Amino acid sequence: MSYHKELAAAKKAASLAARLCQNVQKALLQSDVQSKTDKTPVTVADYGSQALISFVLQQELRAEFSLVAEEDSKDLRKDGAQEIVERITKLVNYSLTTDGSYNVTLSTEDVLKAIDSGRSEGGSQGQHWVLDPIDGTKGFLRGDQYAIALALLDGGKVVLGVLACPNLPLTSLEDAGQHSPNNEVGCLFFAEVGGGTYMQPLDGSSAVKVQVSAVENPEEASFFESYEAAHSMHDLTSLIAQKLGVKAPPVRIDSQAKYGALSRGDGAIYLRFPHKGYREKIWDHAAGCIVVTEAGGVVTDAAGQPLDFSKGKHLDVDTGIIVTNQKLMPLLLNAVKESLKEKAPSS
Ligand SMILES: Nc1ncnc2c1ncn2[C@@H]1O[C@H](COP(=O)(O)O)[C@@H](O)[C@H]1OP(=O)(O)O
Ligand SMILES: [Mg+2]
Ligand SMILES: [Mg+2]
Ligand SMILES: [Mg+2]
Repeated sequence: MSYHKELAAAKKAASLAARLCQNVQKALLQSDVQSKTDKTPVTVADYGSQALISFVLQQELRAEFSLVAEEDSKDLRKDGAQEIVERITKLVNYSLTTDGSYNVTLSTEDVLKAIDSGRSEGGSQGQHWVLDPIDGTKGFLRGDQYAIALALLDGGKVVLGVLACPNLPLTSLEDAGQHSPNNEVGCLFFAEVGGGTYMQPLDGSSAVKVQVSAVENPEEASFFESYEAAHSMHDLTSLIAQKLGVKAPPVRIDSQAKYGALSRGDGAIYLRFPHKGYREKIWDHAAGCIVVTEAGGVVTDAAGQPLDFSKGKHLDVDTGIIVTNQKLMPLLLNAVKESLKEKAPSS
């Protein structure tokens, strides 16, 4: 089965959302930051991106569809949120008008409804879209890396994924670093099951096929991890890297942009070990996972098991998530096992 139509719709939706996010990031005001009950910063761009993607998928696919997405309109329907809803609606309408494909103006209620169409629970039956409208909100607020991550599940498996990374340099991070002022930024990664992974500039010029790093010697490998120490245990990942023999210091960047960078070989390893009690969500890994696997990489939990996207919103992973190429995976799994044993509290 091919998913060409769905992939084209996903690329269009994510590219439009990326432009919306770029506009907001440029004009980021302190008043755009709200606090959700879980204290994650959420901005008008998170909501705007989700509304826009939901609307574009509906227009392009013209069929009932199920969407599992991070945000919902609960906080936006509270007293005092009217102003922010109007700002989001303006942003969405501005993006639609600038693009010109759809001759519509959405009302605030249309926007709230579009956000809430992301309330599906997912699962192992049928097709479900999976969306993180801004992954790496903290990076977004800092002006660093973030991603718009959209994937499609069919029968519980990821069959396509699109990752828009508006601040990622078009050339390797190894050459450019994250903040080179002369560097062009804005990458769109996309993958369809069995079709490989491609990257193109977000401005729409032509796509190139990408491959993960072929490095076999861990001493030559570099690794990615979260910028935020609150999201991944930097002491544990440093022990793993040391046991593996990695020489280079960690490259710390926000969001699933790490999966994108890894898929084109910027680094060879991604280690993610959240603190105890954190449950991973499918929208934080679905698109990144297929982007890396279709580029020849492997994504597993710390026990070497593939990620199971069929269980609803959450991913029940053993301890953490590790990503690398096929050659390095057995060595990495050993280093992870040894490090976890060493770090385990003795009873
Ligand atoms: N306490 C936490 N531990 C791990 N990940 C978290 C935590 N809180 C939020 N996240 C999510 O982890 C991802 C960020 O990871 P990274 O450190 O790789 O950038 C984001 O998806 C972020 O959600 P969000 O989408 O709201 O930004
Ligand atoms: Mg969030
Ligand atoms: Mg996220
Ligand atoms: Mg998010």
